[in-house]
Amino acid sequence: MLKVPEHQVAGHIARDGKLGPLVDDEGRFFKPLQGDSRGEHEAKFYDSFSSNKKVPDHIHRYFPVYHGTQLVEASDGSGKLPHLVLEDVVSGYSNPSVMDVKIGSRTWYPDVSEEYFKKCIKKDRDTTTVSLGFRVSGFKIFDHQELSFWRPEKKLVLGFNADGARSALRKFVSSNSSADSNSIPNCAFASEVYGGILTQLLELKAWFETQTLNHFNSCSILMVYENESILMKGGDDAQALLRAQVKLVDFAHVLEGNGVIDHNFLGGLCSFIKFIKDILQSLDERDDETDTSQLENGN
Ligand SMILES: O=P(O)(O)O[C@@H]1[C@@H](OP(=O)(O)O)[C@H](OP(=O)(O)O)[C@H](O)[C@H](OP(=O)(O)O)[C@H]1OP(=O)(O)O
Ligand SMILES: Nc1ncnc2c1ncn2[C@@H]1O[C@H](COP(=O)(O)OP(=O)(O)O)[C@@H](O)[C@H]1O
Repeated sequence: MLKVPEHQVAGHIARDGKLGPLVDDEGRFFKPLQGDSRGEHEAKFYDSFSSNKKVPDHIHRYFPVYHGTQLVEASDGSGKLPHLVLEDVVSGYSNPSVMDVKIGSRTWYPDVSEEYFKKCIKKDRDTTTVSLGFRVSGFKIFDHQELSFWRPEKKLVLGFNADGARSALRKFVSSNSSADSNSIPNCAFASEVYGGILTQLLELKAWFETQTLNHFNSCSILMVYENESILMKGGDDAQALLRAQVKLVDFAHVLEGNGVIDHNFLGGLCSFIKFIKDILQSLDERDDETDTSQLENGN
């Protein structure tokens, strides 16, 4: 039985009779092929990329496992439609916090229509895509005080400036994160979550510094971690229980690289890494301040 994903944070959503992805109970994510060439394009990308021996195994694991395409009942009631069958990245998590970050300082690319170019460039300028080289597309976080999830409205998320993006990244790893814009995120899980995420981002960056196979236009980094482990007070193996992971999603606009580095993605990724590093560094400074004040107080 297919159902609407509980933890989807961006993109086309299967609600109000609209076409969107579905999931099953066996860890598979069904993404409908979009009517224009985009769906076919993404399927072709998965077909060739997933079996490309030039891509190292440690990089393949940053992409959802691909199980081909399948005709299934579409979410909009229009009958059977072809869907990409992918690994459901969040299926093994009970209470996942999830964030989708679209990487790159532009989402348009050569040879798109004038209409598409205008739509993209407007959105890129109105969001942090142009200024930061990435934009937060959507996220959901677990509020440990309210014991419930908070998923901000798309309009709010797409309205973030640099400070808004920074604050969202801090909220994503806080136990007091909530809809209250006055609450200061405590970054309680930043060290464990972003410690693990940073290692993965740096591994991806090293590959993007040399890979010239593809250009990943409009592609997103999906970050996920488990809250259940925190609720159970993880202990020494907190990092293992959190299972913080990074996956790349959305390949509807990927192009051949033709021997050229993907500077758009690489630049955006470097900028995103800097934001994560800054949060980790602010924790060290906070710890140093606490140590100093304890010494001053003779503790
Ligand atoms: O339809 P919109 O305006 O919500 O735009 C979609 C984007 O939403 P956004 O507003 O940037 O959060 C959406 O972005 P996210 O996946 O939400 O990051 C996609 O870029 C989508 O295009 P495609 O399916 O990848 O070709 C975009 O869909 P298309 O407009 O290109 O069909
Ligand atoms: N393989 C996956 N497993 C779990 N969730 C996914 C997967 N792929 C996408 N998603 C969810 O769906 C959202 C939209 O995916 P995306 O591929 O960008 O779709 P669209 O083309 O509609 O923008 C992501 O933000 C994420 O929440």
